[in-house]
Amino acid sequence: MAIFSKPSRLPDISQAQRRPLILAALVLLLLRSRLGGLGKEGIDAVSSRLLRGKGPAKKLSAEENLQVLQKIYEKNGDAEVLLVPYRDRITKVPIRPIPQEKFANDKKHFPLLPQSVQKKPNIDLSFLKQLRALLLRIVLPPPSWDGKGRSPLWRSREVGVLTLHSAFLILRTVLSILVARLDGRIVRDLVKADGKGFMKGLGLWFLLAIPSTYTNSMIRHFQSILSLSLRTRLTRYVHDLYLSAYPDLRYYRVSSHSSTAEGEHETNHGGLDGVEQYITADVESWAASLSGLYGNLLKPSLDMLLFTSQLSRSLGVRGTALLFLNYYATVAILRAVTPAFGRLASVEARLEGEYRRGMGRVGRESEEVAFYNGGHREKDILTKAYLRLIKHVNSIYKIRIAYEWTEDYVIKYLWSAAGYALIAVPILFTRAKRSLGIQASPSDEARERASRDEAVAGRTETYISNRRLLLSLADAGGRLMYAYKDLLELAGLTTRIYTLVSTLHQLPPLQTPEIDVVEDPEAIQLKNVDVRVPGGIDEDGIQEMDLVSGLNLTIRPGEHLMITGSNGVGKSAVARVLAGLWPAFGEGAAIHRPADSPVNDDPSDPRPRPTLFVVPQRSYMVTGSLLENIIYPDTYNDFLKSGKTEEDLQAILESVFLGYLKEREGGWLTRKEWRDVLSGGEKQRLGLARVFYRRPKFAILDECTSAVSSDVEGRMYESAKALGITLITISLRPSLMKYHTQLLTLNGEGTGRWSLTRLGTAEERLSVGREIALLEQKLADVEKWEKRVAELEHMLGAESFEAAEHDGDHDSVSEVGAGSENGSEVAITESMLQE
Ligand SMILES: Nc1ncnc2c1ncn2[C@@H]1O[C@H](COP(=O)(O)OP(=O)(O)OP(=O)(O)O)[C@@H](O)[C@H]1O
Repeated sequence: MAIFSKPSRLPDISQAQRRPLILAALVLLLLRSRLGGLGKEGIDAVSSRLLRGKGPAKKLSAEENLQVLQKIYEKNGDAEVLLVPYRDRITKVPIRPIPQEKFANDKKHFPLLPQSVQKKPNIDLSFLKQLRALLLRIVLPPPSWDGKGRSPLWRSREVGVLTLHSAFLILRTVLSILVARLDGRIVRDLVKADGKGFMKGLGLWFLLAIPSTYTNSMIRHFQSILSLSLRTRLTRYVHDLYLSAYPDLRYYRVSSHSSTAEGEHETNHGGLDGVEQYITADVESWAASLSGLYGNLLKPSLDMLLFTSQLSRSLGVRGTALLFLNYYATVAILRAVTPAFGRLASVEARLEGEYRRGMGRVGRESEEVAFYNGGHREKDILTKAYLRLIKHVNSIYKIRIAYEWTEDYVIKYLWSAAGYALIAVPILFTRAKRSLGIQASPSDEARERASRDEAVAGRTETYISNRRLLLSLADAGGRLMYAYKDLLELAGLTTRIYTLVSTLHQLPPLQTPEIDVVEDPEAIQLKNVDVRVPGGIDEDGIQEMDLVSGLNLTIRPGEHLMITGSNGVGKSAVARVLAGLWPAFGEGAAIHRPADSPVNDDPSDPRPRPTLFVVPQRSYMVTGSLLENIIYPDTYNDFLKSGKTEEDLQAILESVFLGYLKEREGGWLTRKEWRDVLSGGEKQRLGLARVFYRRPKFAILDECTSAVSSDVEGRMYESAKALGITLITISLRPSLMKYHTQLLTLNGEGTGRWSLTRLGTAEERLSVGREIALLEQKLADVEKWEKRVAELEHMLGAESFEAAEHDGDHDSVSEVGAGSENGSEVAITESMLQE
């Protein structure tokens, strides 16, 4: 019984294949017209349309470029058009912020992963769910897609690119089969010594080469476009989610450490390390890996399918079954030797991030490091981070040796050998069968010879075509196996991206209950607020003590508050609660913050008046021009709309004693690395200039004048008060007390005690110079008094004379927190000063 069926003769290419060839040529022509030309321009046009939705922009002069750099955005309906300078041109990128409802809908599709899955990504159900969520919620659907068919998925640009990419991948496989057949036909004609047929075959060969090579480059091109497109979609989504406004402030809270318990997530902070690595490098790698993998999976799968179907025509049922057995054996062997590439890729990305972050830190803090001459120390730290990275990468390489060796052996040699065997058996078998056949009669000899020649030519054609198909099959198999490794790596990256998105989604908004009955709606009020580090736990996993306990505070407009206390006691922490960066803890804790006023007190300024503006302890300089640094966080467009002029800005700079800056730095539009260019005091004064520009109702000044001389500081305080800004100053400088009407003293030492002192009216208040002089004088008298007491004791012979050394009235203390003794301490100082 025949094991293999007789090889069937392949149909003549000129008849059977003419139609697909014409079809392929037509598809190409169609695509060519769709793409606006096959050359670079056509591709550029597609790229630019995909990336910016418009054609190439006109060239700009240096001056125009500078103007655009200032503007950043243009308004276009409800969408904003981002102006991106690129090679003396401005590309306009329409930005439609993702609606909040979409984020609210998406939240349930991104539940947090357990720590065990985050650490050991694999190709399993969880991976498929993560990939599905990322693809169907973020990167594939059109922005308006709601999953209910109102805006179908296929209308998205990414699905369009994917379709074109897939079309070229299919075309490529079809062309490969045609090439294999043509190859067989050319050799057949050669064996038959058919010169005409041979020349015709050669002509077809060159013709077929055109779509084949073009298809190859288009596959690569669409893969890159797809990768870029996926990256852009994901980046935009993550940007919108990450750089969220109050009450989310995800960029502020996502990195903070919160919990050590496995799988447990603190309600207010994310605990995601190295978030910049996730958003930049990981998103890019994920997009590249996914688009590459699509091609690497689809094409070899198609190849396998079509080549197998082609081969099965000549191999018969049993041959095909053996072919599948071969596939199965290969997969089983390779699965057994495949290391956990997913986990390895995820660890590599994390280590890469640590090294990059370290490098970034040295770049940012280079001056501080240089002052300490700390290069050698930084080198140790960075080298350690680098060595950890390359040790890991090296171990991957070592692990790969065994895997790749097995893979090469199985794919290249075993498959090829199996292929030869599969081809050889039917040929040998057919010949053997033929040799066993009945002898031909002498009269038929000529016909017999001719038919034998024909059979040899046919067998040669079958052999050459099948051999090519089998080699391509081996190649496709190899690619599929490589794709398995890529798939594992994609699983690692997917888990990282999913972790990023889910952590961002699951951060609950910062919310503190509003006070029920507010005495003064225009006042900031805190009721029973405990201030503590969110998620702060010590080594034993126990909640850390409150920095401040049960804080009750009312700051009315015009009642300037100063917050003081020793270092690390929690002054800035109170500011964070006031500004809403940290939640207010404690039983019955509630806060009232007045709403922004719709109108500004300056009639020429149409902007609403913000309630609160904070100048933080560390000066922050934004990338951009001098002007942008003063108006931060407003944009240049906001500035234009505000009706303010450059003269107004100059006046603001004068009021913070920086009037010389514009001249010195070469104009408002000068762009510099302001962090390095300005001195510490200048940066602090620029911070105050922002307060004057925005004119908030309340301004929290967190030790933001520590590097400014006292006289300048005083004048700036007076100017701020004159603008109707209520100051909340955090400072250790007693000299600032005179500008305030309330004093909040934090006592710390783990007790959470605080005291609030009314500093009295202007007449009652003493100047700080006098306060200090008085105190010093009184301290100097102490020795004198002691001597006098001793004299009196001696004179009267009295036993003990514990006279009340200090006895002050408590009128000045309006409210005292947990530690009443601290209240009396402040009161004593007051009474002594009044004496
Ligand atoms: N994000 C954080 N994570 C952990 N601990 C924090 C965090 N922020 C502040 N702390 C801790 O909370 C305490 C209070 O910090 P805060 O910045 O309020 O101090 P401060 O009173 O303003 O000090 P200084 O006068 O030195 O500025 C400190 O012990 C600090 O270490």
